[in-house]
Amino acid sequence: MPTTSGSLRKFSSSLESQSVGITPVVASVHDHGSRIEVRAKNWPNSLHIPHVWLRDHCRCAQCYDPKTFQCNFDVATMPLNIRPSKIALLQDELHLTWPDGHESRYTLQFLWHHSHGGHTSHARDTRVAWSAKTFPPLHQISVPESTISGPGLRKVFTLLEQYGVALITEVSPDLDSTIAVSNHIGPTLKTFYGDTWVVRANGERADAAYTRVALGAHTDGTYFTQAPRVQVFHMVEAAPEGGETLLVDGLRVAQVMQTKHPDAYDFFSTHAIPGQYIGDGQQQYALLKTFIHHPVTGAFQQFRYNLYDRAPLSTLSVGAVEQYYRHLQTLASVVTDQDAGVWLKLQPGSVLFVDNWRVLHGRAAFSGPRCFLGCYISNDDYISTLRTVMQLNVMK
Ligand SMILES: C[N+](C)(C)CCCC[C@H](N)C(=O)O
Ligand SMILES: O=C(O)CCC(=O)C(=O)O
Repeated sequence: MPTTSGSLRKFSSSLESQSVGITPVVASVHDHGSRIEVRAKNWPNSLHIPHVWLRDHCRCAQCYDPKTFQCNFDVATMPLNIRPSKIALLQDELHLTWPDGHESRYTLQFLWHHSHGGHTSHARDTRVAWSAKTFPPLHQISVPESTISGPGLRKVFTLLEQYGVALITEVSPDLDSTIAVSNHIGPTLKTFYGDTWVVRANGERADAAYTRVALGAHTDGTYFTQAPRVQVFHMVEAAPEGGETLLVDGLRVAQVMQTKHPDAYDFFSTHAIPGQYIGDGQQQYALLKTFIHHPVTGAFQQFRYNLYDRAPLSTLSVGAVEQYYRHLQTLASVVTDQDAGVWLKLQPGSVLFVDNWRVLHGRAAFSGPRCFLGCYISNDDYISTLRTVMQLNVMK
């Protein structure tokens, strides 16, 4: 029989925990039969952790390969009624002994980050919604390229997380420099456009971006099952007249929709809308919702909005089609609201990074020559670098 069976045994110790910042704290463990409860004075809530979770998450070198961080423990045949035979809390570590003698240790920081009640990594959200009035002025979002490999890169990620835009300055106006600066954020994403592009008003592609017309605020790649996460704009030849860049915060659009037009928000959160790209030998098509939410927290995660790249609306019921046009006009009015959009005239030397899951972009019509270079970065690569740079790599 486990020594803790049925009883409420309490272990206390003084400990330091980096994750929650206040020291020293008192922690305690209670066994509740199939799970244990861990409390630390500076945690906002205690953690209830099933014994099966604890056995599976043993981080000893036998259960979890320290080189590959892959699981070697045979979870498929683990006894579902497994219980530790010994429980101890030593310093900031929980020590468990299992009936077969196997020993497991977990730091409180690990438990806080990775068991259900803590899940701070899911809940981390530093986003600040902005409007034309509150958009961080450009001098605040500029980061000289010379500092990019140092603290500058943290600044770039902080800005991308908070506002969905960052501007890196002092970059040479050529493609190699565009790639070099983008690679700090992630490898370029290869699509049918290639790894990178040079965009002029030359009709080179079956897309209005390659003309001189104005483009309303949109997100790119609504015809891909996963839209590119970051879009990089490097203006190397600004138009003599016009061609300003329009930016609109999709997070703010989502917030306004949620509060002022909840029916429309709900519609676009529950109905998939098809996007397409036809031309250049492509038949790209994707069917996804306009507002996408985090699968665990339900927080707004992505806005997919492009009125140009809409495919025939063949996927909605007759009634939903009627609702769609009504709700779309509401949504469009929030996107084009005077208070929403910020206009920037990008100049050679500056590279603009836009979170394409959040911030919409567009441009004013222009005359004369204009050329910008660019690339995309995938969501996975962006998030991976973000975790590394911001030291969120607690997943080990
Ligand atoms: C970025 N790049 C110039 C290569 C393509 C522009 C694509 C714009 C397109 N309508 C879309 O939303 O994807
Ligand atoms: O020309 C521009 O500034 C933007 C074009 C555009 O929307 C795009 O490349 O995705």
